[in-house]
Amino acid sequence: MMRNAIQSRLSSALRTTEVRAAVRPLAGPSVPLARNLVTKPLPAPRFRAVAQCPRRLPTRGYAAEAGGKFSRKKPHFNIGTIGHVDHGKTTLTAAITKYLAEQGGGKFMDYSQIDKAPEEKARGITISTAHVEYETPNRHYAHIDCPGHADYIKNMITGAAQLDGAIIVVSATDGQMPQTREHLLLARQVGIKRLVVFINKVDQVDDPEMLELVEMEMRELLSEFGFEGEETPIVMGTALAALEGKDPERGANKIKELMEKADEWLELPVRDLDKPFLMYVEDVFSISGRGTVVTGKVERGVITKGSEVEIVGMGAPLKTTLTGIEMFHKELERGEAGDNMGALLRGVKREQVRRGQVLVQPGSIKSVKKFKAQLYILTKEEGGRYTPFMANYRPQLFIRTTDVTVSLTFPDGTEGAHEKLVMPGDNVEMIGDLVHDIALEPGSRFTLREGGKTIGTGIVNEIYE
Ligand SMILES: Nc1nc2c(ncn2[C@@H]2O[C@H](COP(=O)(O)OP(=O)(O)OP(=O)(O)O)[C@@H](O)[C@H]2O)c(=O)[nH]1
Ligand SMILES: [Mg+2]
Repeated sequence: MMRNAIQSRLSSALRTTEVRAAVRPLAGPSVPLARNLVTKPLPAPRFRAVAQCPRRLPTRGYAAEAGGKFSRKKPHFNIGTIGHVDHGKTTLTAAITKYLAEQGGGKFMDYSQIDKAPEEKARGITISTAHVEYETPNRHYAHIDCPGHADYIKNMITGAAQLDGAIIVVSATDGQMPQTREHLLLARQVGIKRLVVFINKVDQVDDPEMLELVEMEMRELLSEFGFEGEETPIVMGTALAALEGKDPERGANKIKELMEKADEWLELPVRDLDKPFLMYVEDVFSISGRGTVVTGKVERGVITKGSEVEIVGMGAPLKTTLTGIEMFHKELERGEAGDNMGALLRGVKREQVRRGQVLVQPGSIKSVKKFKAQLYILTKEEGGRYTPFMANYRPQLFIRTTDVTVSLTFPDGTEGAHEKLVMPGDNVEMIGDLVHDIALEPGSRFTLREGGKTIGTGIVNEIYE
């Protein structure tokens, strides 16, 4: 009876277009630093007056300990609990901190401390997330747990708290449910490559066959969404028992196993420094006798004086050589992610570079006009629109140091695309057509604005031309 219920739920899930859309493999994630939009004109540029901005996020790949001190002892990983409402995400989070605290890996946080997640502002959107920290023998983890489904959606699309990997919690009593699927889809869209599964509440299910069935359906579901369903570790246990210090066999021991699997299976993200160089052009000016200089922030990678670079966006890419780097009124040999620097370009005229373009390692990013993205549309309470919009809506897309008008339509095959409404508060996949090309790639995050207010936010998951 229950088996039938689960099977029919699974097959109906696999029939939805949402699931079919998710099967398409995604390119690797690009994880830009969270940043505020800089849209106001910059003060008069001077090549020698470029200050270094403090980084807004800890250097990814290493742990920032509570109190802001850097520890380079263990690699850092951003993890989160995702899954359907009430399946035990918060209980599991508390249980992990309890277990690891007993091993000397952090501080125990009880359920109520985690569940009263503070509200945060990201790009004008209110998101409640609890940030929890703990350590295994191998890694330092920052763990995100959200109180409600809407918070997960916003969190994942805005990247307010970026996840390198996640634990998907599924209750043995229900099996996979609508939000299990939705979170898996989002995880895929934002570039999470691997997950571990925790089948929770096994204390409430006596039939071992039932547990097997839940495991099987989770493997199938993971594969349908483009994850490695067969290889993904699945741990079964009870988070509540672990939290209450009962039944160690299905409680604490399973938490231990889960975190060992997380350490093993979830791959460390590529650090910003190890990614291909990308700097956004904020300003351009010429210095007589020296040439053209662009200033801006290095989003990722490292660059050394004398390297080949490419200027990308707003037309055909232009190759040149970076002949000088300046920061802090000093000439330097190298610049890196997080730096605000001035770059002297060989043989480039001032008119050939513009704010909104990017300076990159040649071939590392394309300039495109058309893309597909996952969008979150703000509610009116969040300062967004009061009314829905339809296909061909044309807001302004803000990314890095530029903005460009975009026309939004539904992907081919969307049912009733002509009348379909996108409501404030919706999470939706749409095609964007820009009035001119800009540098974009899967993982690029942007904001949508209209009439001076933010109406939505998005993340690119596919580029076309
Ligand atoms: N029997 C049993 N109950 C559990 C277990 N884990 C969690 N629960 C209970 O399930 C309920 C929901 O747990 P939560 O941890 O709040 O679930 P959640 O996924 O964080 O829920 P939302 O944040 O509301 O989406 C609570 O009453 C928990 O005590 C378990 O292993 N066994
Ligand atoms: Mg919760």
